[in-house]
Amino acid sequence: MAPYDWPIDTENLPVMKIVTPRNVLMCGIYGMSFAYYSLKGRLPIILTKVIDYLSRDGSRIKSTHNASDEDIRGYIQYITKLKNDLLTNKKYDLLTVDTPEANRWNEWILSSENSYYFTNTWVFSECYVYRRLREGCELSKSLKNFDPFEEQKEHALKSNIELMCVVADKLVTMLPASGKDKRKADFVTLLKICLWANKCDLSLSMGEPVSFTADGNATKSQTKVNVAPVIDPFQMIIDLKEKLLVDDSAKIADQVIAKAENMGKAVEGNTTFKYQCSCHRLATLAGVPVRKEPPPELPIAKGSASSKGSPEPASPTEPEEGVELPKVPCPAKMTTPQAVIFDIVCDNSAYELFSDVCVAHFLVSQKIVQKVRFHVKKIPWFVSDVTPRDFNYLLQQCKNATYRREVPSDPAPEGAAEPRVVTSDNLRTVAQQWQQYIDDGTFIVMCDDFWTSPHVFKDMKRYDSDVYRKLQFAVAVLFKGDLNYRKLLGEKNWNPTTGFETALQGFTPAPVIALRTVKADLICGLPKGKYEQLSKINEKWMETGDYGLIQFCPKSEPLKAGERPCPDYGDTCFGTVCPTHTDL
Ligand SMILES: O=P(O)(O)OC[C@@]1(O)O[C@H](CO)[C@@H](O)[C@@H]1O
Repeated sequence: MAPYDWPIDTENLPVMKIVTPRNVLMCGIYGMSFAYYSLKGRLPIILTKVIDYLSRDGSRIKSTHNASDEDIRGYIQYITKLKNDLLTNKKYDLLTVDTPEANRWNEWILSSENSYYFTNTWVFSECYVYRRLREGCELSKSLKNFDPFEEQKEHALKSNIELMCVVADKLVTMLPASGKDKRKADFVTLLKICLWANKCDLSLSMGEPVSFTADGNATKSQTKVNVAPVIDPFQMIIDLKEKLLVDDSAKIADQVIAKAENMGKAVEGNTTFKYQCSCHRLATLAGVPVRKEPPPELPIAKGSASSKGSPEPASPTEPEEGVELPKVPCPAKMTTPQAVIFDIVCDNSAYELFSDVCVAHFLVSQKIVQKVRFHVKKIPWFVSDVTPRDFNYLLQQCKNATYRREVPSDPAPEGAAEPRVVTSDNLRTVAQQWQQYIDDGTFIVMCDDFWTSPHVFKDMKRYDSDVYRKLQFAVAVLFKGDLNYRKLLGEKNWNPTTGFETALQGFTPAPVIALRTVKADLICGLPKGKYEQLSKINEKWMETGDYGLIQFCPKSEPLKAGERPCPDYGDTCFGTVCPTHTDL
């Protein structure tokens, strides 16, 4: 099979008829690459579908958002121009909304070596398109909360309810305290459930609904008939064993459990609470404006920098006798987290998000960790990526699910067998617990701007040191999906046998776990000869989502006291007493 089967426009675009050379960044100029195909074929189709949706369902969208014809027309025009600019490789337009985040985007655009769709890196251009799609809503009076992919995501969730019932039935057997071996085996199983759930993304299918078939393939949804076999994702793990190209799951289970145990001891033994935070001093050192006013409602510790309104370095002091200051550590100073935390950098909503939450529930209920932070996208992203609203939607749907299906079994040798009944009873039970976890802060959903920036992760420290530092509090960070994988690898077309740690290029805020079904033509960590062997079978094997990777880098940069004030400084912290942090 040819390595590509799309027309390559070398006449009107600065494109060459070659694959991405080794060790260069992926980019639309390589006509025989998935980057070119995505920019020329997939992304314009995704934009066209949003336009179609706005035209087709305009009346409903108008009434939901109290929008006018003008709002809808304006947004359609905006997307149409965006699509044409992309297809004709125009220079990026600057964002015109005036927010700190949009201004930062403009700085990145202005300082990028190349600000054309096909000649900048694929990841920059692709992220830019989704950011612009959002800007179209921000600019409109009434579409500020409009998510063009919301319906697709909701549909994807509803059409996978049975799958979630099956997983929930098994999950409840994994939650009670269990012995070492079972605990490890269950952890490994859930990692694999979580991996294969990444087949269900709506960006690869260009918005078409996706659900599993009995053979473990993700296909466009079909109407369910009652005799359809129950899809068993646990069986899929066995069936897809050969397609799992790197499997570090056992190593992950062992090392995360061991590290979490050690961290738990350190957290328990940590009794050094400071009464006064360092942020004034750090602000001075880092050249960040220093807050002068003390908080009116807080008692001021003697000798505190803020009580003097001075940027002088403050030495930690004990409070005056009789003055009770809350004992909360300053996040900028902390070198031990306040809890054992596991982080998941989420990818797609619906069934994939459900599988992420199952892993989180298992880790908490086995007391391996005390908190799980879910990092999601603040704005609609790559069609099906999770936003806070999608997270909440999953919770509501699962809590209120009333699913029941009787599936006729194959007749037993002695006569008719009992039908299998799939119900949502356990799904509701686990989801109620999830709600509880959200309410009591065991689960935390966060949406920092960095996740919807165009930056690859090796540059995280430079562009968002706060997020990098936040990740350093985790016992491990699990990155889901293909886009996160591209960002982990710095969007570089590595030699496929390059080690995972090398490919991360120093990005080790905490041990890194990557679960990814292969949907773009870059990879690392393959055994020698594997890439060539798979390419002989199908030159486009990397674009199908049929293969999976579970990779692990145990290395992590030790958490030192920060060099800058914590992100709350200047917002709620006056450099005297830190506000309570539940997310560190
Ligand atoms: O990140 P995900 O959901 O696993 O995959 C996203 C994806 O479908 O879209 C990206 C580009 O459009 C590709 O990297 C990948 O093919």
